[in-house]
Amino acid sequence: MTGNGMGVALRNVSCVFGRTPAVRGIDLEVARGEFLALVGPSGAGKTTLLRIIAGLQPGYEGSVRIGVRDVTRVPARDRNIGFAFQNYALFPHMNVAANVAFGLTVRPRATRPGRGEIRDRVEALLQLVQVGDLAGRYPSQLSGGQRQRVSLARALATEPELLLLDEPFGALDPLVRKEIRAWLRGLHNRLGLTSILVTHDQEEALEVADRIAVLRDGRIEQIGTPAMLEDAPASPFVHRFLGETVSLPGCIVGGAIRLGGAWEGTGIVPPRVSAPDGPVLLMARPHTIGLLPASGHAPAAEVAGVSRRGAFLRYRVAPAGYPPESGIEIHVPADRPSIPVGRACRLDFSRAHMFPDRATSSVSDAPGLVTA
Ligand SMILES: Nc1ncnc2c1ncn2[C@@H]1O[C@H](COP(=O)(O)OP(=O)(O)OP(=O)(O)O)[C@@H](O)[C@H]1O
Repeated sequence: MTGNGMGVALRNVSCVFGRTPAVRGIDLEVARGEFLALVGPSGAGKTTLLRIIAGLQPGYEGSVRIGVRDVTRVPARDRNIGFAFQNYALFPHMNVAANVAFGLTVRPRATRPGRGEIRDRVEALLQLVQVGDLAGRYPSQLSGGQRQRVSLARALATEPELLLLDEPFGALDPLVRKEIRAWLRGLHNRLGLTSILVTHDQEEALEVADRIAVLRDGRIEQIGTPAMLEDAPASPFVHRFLGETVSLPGCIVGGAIRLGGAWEGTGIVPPRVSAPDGPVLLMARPHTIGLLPASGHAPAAEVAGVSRRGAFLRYRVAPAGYPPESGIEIHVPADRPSIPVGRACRLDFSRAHMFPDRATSSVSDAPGLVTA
């Protein structure tokens, strides 16, 4: 975590729509200066949670603090939050400068800055988001990336303590998106903001956030730094959600792992992590599995196909003792000696993760296992 003190604290926050619980008893603390990403499948409750923090969601339970203030009963306009939501479009009939000035011009007279001050602040903000020369244009005359920058300038105009972003780059093409998110992270650092970003893009979350909260069915399944989530995913769900996943059912017997027809120490280099005896699910990324020549050991798999993709060779591998459709993909740097199709091999799972396989009640039920 970065920064000092509390940015946002949620206590036992829940929200139910009719019979649908969208958010269930969430506790969450975001430090001041921290950049948090909220990820999760569609319907997991990300937007609802963000709307609760923003004060835009009526009828929730629990409490919300922003900084030192309990804002549970405070309306959105008094929460001192900036938000840029994908569907929170710019006002089409106002030019860029008027859009950015909007939040200031609608303030009650007592707290509204003078015209000159608003003009100066808008100019400085447009410089900050690098669209200083577009002040007189209308939204329809801007590119998608420029519109996003103007939306952010508008969100920042009231000097919020907290910036909430809901899929702000959803409509942008991948290259612009990559550029603008790096820029946003720089802006967050420079202005000392606390930011919460909802995104569907796991890569974006891993790249930009200090911590990531993975939501599932209205609850936080895991929260941690990108490295913690990569190195120690709490569940198969988190592993799958964060990237391409190779998954093989197996079992632990007497502390040793067996996958299909192959045992640890012969065809398999076992994971560094351990699990109690019983059915397990082994999970890895295609580039974290090692492919080794069988060299006289009982082979764990056979190479079924190989193709070149950029700097990697993509092997299609058929693990011994599994149905043919259980083939797995392994990515190996293309400068390594290649292994021909049909060759028996060992599999190095030392960087893999292992989870008790709750769907399989006993070792003999483990799918794909040949017990011979
Ligand atoms: N206004 C509403 N009325 C009824 N149900 C709602 C309402 N808003 C959200 N929901 C339901 O609450 C659940 C959570 O929705 P939410 O929009 O928070 O999910 P999300 O994670 O942001 O999804 P997405 O990634 O698709 O935007 C879903 O089941 C959704 O159908």
